[in-house]
Amino acid sequence: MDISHIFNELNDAQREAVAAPPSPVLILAGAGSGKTRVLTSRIAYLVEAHGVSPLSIMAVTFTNKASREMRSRIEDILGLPMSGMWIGTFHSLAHRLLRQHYQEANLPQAFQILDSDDQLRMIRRSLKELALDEAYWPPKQVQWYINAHKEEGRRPTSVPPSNDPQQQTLLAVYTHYESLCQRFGLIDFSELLLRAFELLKNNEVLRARYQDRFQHVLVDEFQDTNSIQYAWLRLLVQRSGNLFAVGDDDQSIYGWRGAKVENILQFEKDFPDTKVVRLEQNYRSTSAILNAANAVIENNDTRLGKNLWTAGEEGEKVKLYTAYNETDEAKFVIGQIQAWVDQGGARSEVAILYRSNAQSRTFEERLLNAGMPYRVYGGLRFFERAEIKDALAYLRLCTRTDDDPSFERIVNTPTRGIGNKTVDTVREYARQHQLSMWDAASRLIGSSHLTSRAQSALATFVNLIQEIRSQIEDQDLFQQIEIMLDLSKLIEHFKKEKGEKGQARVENLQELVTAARGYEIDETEDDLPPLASFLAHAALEAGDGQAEEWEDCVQLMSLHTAKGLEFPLVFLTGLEEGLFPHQRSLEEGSGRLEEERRLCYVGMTRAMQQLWLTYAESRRLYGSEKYTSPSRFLGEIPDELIDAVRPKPKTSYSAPVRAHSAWVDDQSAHESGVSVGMRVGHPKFGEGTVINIEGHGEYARIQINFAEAGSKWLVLAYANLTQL
Ligand SMILES: Nc1ncnc2c1ncn2[C@@H]1O[C@H](COP(=O)(O)OP(=O)(O)OP(=O)(O)O)[C@@H](O)[C@H]1O
Ligand SMILES: [Mg+2]
Repeated sequence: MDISHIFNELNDAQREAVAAPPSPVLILAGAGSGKTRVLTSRIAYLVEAHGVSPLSIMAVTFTNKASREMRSRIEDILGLPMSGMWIGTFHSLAHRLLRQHYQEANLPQAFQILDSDDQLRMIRRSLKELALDEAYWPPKQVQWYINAHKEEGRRPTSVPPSNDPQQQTLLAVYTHYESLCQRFGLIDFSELLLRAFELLKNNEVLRARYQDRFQHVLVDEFQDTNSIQYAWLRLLVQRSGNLFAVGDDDQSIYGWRGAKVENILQFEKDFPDTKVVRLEQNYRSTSAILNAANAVIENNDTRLGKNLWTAGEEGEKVKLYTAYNETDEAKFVIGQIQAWVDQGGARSEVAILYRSNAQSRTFEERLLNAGMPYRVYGGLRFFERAEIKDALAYLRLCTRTDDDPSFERIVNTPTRGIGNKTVDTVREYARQHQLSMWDAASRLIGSSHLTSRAQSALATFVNLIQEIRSQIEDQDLFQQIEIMLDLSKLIEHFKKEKGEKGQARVENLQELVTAARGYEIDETEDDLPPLASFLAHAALEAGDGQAEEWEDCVQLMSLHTAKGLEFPLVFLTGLEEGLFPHQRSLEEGSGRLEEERRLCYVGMTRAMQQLWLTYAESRRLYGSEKYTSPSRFLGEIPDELIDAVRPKPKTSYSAPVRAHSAWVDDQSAHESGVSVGMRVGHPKFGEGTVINIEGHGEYARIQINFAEAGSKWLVLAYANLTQL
């Protein structure tokens, strides 16, 4: 078979990777070097050249958007529909597995997914039931605690025991939360991954079946996998060994969410016969952009190190605009976009990137004023909007009456005279009798626990849900949604809301019907009833942009969302100390700061032809106005690489003072041979003394006081130290 069309568009190193014989393959390469292209071509190659069935391939992408793009690219290359192939995010693939094996996973068939908001609600409820005060036990911190354990694969029973009363309480909340979720068939995002992992780990038959089935597992953005994701991949490829991973340590930006860049180093240990391929040619950016990005990332100490060059043109210098404030910044950016469009550029070629979602508002206002269409990725996405969640809660309660979070959400929306007190009574009754709130409500109607007014209001609600259930039976999906919107009077309710907001909500609800129509036609992959399948899709899709029809819009998104994407014209905005790098990272020490720098590198390397950096001398954000100082990242770009519209501001910042950790891990000192007080030499920083060690083994972080370069934190595995 002629496969030249696959190879024509690849360079030698890329070809080598694409055509590697079946074995573990690790592609380690910088931004824009064609990693994603290689991964896609590899799939096409396996199918065409080796006759591998698309059904025995699994590909993991980082966002749903990326997985749709990959699917269509593969379909283009092969000219075949690839619907049976498992391409998706870790979450969507885990979900698919759990749907198919819900019994083995000990879940009810119509289990529901809790998004982050719903999860917080369940945590609040757990705290309440354990009589813990939210003021002392902030739900967000509890959420962080629970998710962090799940990401490490730890159930409450496997959390190491502690004498610390605080830890004991947190563990008790985790235990309680878990039992509530299990009782009601609810699973949060981390649970999806953990349960899918446990399913394969504990069930030998299923494990063997999937190990046989997936002869090839490919994963993009490998640097951002967490422990449980990596463990899951390892299980899947235990027999075949054919794990094909592509990644870039310089783009690891989810450490705060448990991702482990160390997985890259671990890979070669877990798979000793790994073929490692490095790609060094960047095809995305001009050399001006690439040089500036390289200058920034060079300031990180914890790097595997790699070369990146481009044969592309020099291009225009990176440009810098120093704005007076955030409005001026937005005005300037929109002016530049207008000029781009006037010269024949498309709006969709332009991206405005920011560190915090809250920054998008000012840009949005200006874009609206200028009548320029735009789309915001991230932030409050379609399926996360309040009115959409209300509608989905109706549908969820109709499919599963013991979905308590949905019950609570809509029991009095639109208002029907059910006050907090009544809801408290229902919740309490449910807790005492181990019932769902729905069952509790049904029993409380006609009992003396509630006033007769409350009883009749509850009865109205219960009857309404039953009415919707009976009417939507055997209807098409979009009709089910229309019927629900009609009977629940949700549209009527939001119509009463004044102004544009109410109007927008009504439009969004109508859009839900449209989404359902599209869904029926496109997605017929799983065996679920369409409504249940649609609800799962809604929960998973909330994570990133929607598959709306293409329109020529300016793209607005956070730096995290921009990963893997590219745009001819990029504005990297808000380059101010405390905003970017983010304040938290300045307080938490060098590891977090390096992650911010990687984020800056990710942002800069999204640009193909032109990169604008902007900085505002004063900024109003989160309700207060502040005078700012320019981001240190600006200072890291040599002057000769920058073309400043106004003179480049001086970056003067003092390096954060780091508290010495009192906890010195003697064991790690022992394992690695490095100990506090030892004199060492470093190829770049010269001679110094080890003054602190954190962590274990070769991934330990060590602080060294260098005679010339001052104090630095380094990761042992990369530091290349010699003992003096
Ligand atoms: N051999 C090649 N010839 C021409 N263009 C290429 C080649 N390889 C990749 N490209 C193009 O370079 C750009 C970057 O490729 P790709 O997105 O695959 O890089 P990446 O390494 O995945 O980047 P990132 O690290 O940002 O995810 C794309 O536009 C791609 O089509
Ligand atoms: Mg990529």
